[in-house]
Amino acid sequence: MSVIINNNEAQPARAQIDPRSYEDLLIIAATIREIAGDRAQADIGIICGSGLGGLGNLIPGFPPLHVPGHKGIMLFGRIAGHRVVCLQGRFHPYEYNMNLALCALPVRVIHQFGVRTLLVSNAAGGINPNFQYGDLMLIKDHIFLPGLAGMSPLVGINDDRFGARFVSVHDSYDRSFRKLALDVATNQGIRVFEGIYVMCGGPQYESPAEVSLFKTVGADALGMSTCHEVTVARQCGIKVLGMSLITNIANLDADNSVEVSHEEVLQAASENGARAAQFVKGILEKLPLA
Ligand SMILES: O=P(O)(O)O[C@H]1O[C@H](CO)[C@@H](O)[C@H]1O
Ligand SMILES: Nc1nc2[nH]cnc2c(=O)[nH]1
Repeated sequence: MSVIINNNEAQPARAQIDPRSYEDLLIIAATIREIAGDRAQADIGIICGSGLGGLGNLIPGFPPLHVPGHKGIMLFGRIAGHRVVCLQGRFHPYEYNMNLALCALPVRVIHQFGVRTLLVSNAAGGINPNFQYGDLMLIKDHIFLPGLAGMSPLVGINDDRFGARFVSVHDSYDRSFRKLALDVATNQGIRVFEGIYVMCGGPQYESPAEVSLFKTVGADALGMSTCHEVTVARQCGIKVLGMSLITNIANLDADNSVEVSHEEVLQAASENGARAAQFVKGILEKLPLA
């Protein structure tokens, strides 16, 4: 039986959360446990990208979603025997004044519930010329622009209970998970590539000159999320599999009027979300149980 915690329901006025306070983290986890009880336990966390909330439908007992986008729901249940917590929606830094520690807090929360494997997804613009609309890209590595610019979620006084002060991110996207996922893609006969994801600050999409810049440095896809979550996951010791759904092809030519919109992104996610969900299910079926 799955449990649903809806962050969109009317909330009473509450004190500001300090995302760098370990005590606040414990309070948030305790509040969720009050609602979900013993069911607030999971080995695997899933973060759904824009329009990819349907991944939550993999958990039996959850009603189908009809509105694409970000739902703000935390859902506990089982998929392929794994205890899973699924975050249907995420906090984007551009929504929260680039407070990346706040936006990555859900990762620390699910770590409290036992999560040691994170499957993170996003909608992204394709730069790699081989990519087509609707392709899936396993994230092999990332360029975390806000993090490089001093906005890492790990900036500030570090409470060692969160993990190390200095975190190595050389192997953020677990190699064995990527190999397993590529095998699943081959078995399912779907187009899946590996590539480098760039997190920009957004919320504006990139100019053609910016897209060209990222192409030059070897990036394959562009988005406005994920890297802050993965950085915090690595600090917690969580292993990560990341994937991007290519919802649009980023425009490299200022004389070519290709306009990208969030509606297009959501449309692409709704057209391709079922395949992405089957892919995730296939991966979970192959992952050994904790
Ligand atoms: O990364 P997700 O949450 O999939 O969302 C992506 O889609 C939105 C832009 O259309 C941006 O928020 C970008 O990051
Ligand atoms: N930054 C960025 N985010 C996206 N999310 C979906 N498509 C895009 C894109 O082209 N650029």
